Amino acid sequence: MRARGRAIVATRASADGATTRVMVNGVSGKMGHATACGVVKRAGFELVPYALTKRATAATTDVLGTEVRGVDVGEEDAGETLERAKREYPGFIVVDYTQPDSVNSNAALYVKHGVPFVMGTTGGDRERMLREVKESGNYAVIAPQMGKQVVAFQAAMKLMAEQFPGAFEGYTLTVTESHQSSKKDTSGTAKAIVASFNDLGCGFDLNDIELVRDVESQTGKMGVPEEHLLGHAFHTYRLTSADGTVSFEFQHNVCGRSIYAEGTVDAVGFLKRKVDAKDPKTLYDMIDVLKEGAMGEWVK
Ligand SMILES: NC(=O)C1=CN([C@@H]2O[C@H](COP(=O)(O)OP(=O)(O)OC[C@H]3O[C@@H](n4cnc5c(N)ncnc54)[C@H](OP(=O)(O)O)[C@@H]3O)[C@@H](O)[C@H]2O)C=CC1
Ligand SMILES: O=C(O)C1=N[C@H](C(=O)O)C[C@H](O)C1
Repeated sequence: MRARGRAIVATRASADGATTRVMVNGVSGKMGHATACGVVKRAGFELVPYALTKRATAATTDVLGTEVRGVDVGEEDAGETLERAKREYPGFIVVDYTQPDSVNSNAALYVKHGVPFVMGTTGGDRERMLREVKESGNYAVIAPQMGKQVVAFQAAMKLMAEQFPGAFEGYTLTVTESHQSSKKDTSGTAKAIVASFNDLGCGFDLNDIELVRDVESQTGKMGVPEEHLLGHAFHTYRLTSADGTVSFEFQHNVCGRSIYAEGTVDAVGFLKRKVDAKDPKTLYDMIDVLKEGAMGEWVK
């Protein structure tokens, strides 16, 4: 089956002679859909009109007029789908926004079929995934946070920890993160930022991150607007000195999905350049994308 809008997308994409083709796995979900819309809007990018999904019920997803057919990973062989896309959309890059329980198997699948990928999905065994992908030499951007401004904050915390290790020794850290109630895991971003706070001397246990998933707390004390209950990320990191006389609070509150979708599309462009240049470094995170000056790519 061919997508309705494919001819239009292909015409526009081929105009500059540098098409970047993108398959968005999990396209029927919130992040997959937002990212696919970003791919369609980005000049020179072409959306592959089929993608891996989990439920056969998610047969097709409309992406700004392009229909993307869901290929049920349970019914059709996912590897065969990737091989077909390699023939029909040479050089395509995968974006994965599926679910934490698919992270490791999907990453292994992309490696097996030699497909470069941007992994936005959180959770799973991260260490194993990073090790396996690095050893394979498969090109990938893997990051629990694609929102570039949040990544800049994440990078600042990392730099602070590198420059001033132990600076917050004796301080008590509390971490609260609120997300839509469908979110299955603890925020991957919060975990990454806590790692820097621990390097600063906080000694915080990841199990002590307070997860807020109930609507009453979200609309009440967290102040999440009702229209964003189904897609938000409100994070607060609070540091208090041992005697209680000094405190610091870091907060990033995101409503909606666009900040992540924009960053993901930029990550795709970054990865395509790395693949085309046959860069010897193959595994990247979003801090690498930012460092390369990709902050403003989205608006180009
Ligand atoms: N890195 C970042 O910046 C961000 C990361 N995320 C992460 O992205 C992930 C997705 O979030 P969100 O979009 O809100 O979740 P959703 O539940 O809205 O979407 C997930 C989608 O993945 C599909 N899916 C599940 N398993 C598979 C599989 N094995 N293969 C293919 N498709 C599959 C689901 O299909 P079906 O409906 O058929 O089950 C669904 O369409 C989460 O891990 C979240 O934490 C979210 C925001 C930003
Ligand atoms: O599921 C989400 O929504 C988000 N997931 C990522 C995470 O786990 O940190 C990024 C952001 O918090 C939104």
